[in-house]
Amino acid sequence: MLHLSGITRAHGEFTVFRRVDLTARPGSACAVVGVNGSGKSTLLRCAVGADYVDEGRVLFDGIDLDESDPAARTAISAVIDDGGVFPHLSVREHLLLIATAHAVGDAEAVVTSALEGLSLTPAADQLPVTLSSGQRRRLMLASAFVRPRRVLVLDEPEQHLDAAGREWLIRTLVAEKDAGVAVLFVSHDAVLVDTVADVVVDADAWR
Ligand SMILES: Nc1ncnc2c1ncn2[C@@H]1O[C@H](COP(=O)(O)OP(=O)(O)OP(=O)(O)O)[C@@H](O)[C@H]1O
Repeated sequence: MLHLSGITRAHGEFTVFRRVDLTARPGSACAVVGVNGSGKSTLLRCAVGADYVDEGRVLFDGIDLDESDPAARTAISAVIDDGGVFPHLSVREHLLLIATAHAVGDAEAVVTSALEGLSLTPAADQLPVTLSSGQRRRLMLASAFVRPRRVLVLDEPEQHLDAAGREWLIRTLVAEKDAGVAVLFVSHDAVLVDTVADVVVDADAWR
């Protein structure tokens, strides 16, 4: 379980959010919604330890999150920023690298399944520079699903996805909940939020 307890983040005089409490529970999805600039991405970065908090605590399984701790790294799967890529590795090679690094048992099969699920099979041997924005987004999302996870953190996962991609996303996030994963996501897609989220947090109320 990932719990944000009274967290505050400021840039100089500008407070992004103040004393926010939020919990991502196993088998449940928490959606963060709000206008541009309301602090949603900053909150997700703090939740995974990619940014620090000025006040409050980020607790993973009841202890302060240490993002370098192997247990936390294995448990928390996140797509927040447009993650970097290796320019000379194909789509399939990226996913195999991630799965293998996380010691996934049948990495080849897991990657093949993710490629099929995300309709990336035809692009499996392409290099990142040759991908469309939607295909690149699909690669970023696939990277979160070819590795172990107990907590899934996604920032606007619907970005660049076509209608079929958004339907895949809804099905997949529901399946993640059914598998006991704690899902925390930011979204501007009302259908995705209404269909998947058990709890909706309004970032517009933070300031
Ligand atoms: N390093 C920084 N220095 C100063 N201000 C920052 C910094 N990073 C973010 N901000 C400000 O913090 C606020 C929250 O940004 P954030 O990216 O978290 O918003 P958001 O809710 O995710 O927005 P969007 O819906 O547009 O993605 C914005 O006003 C932004 O300008």
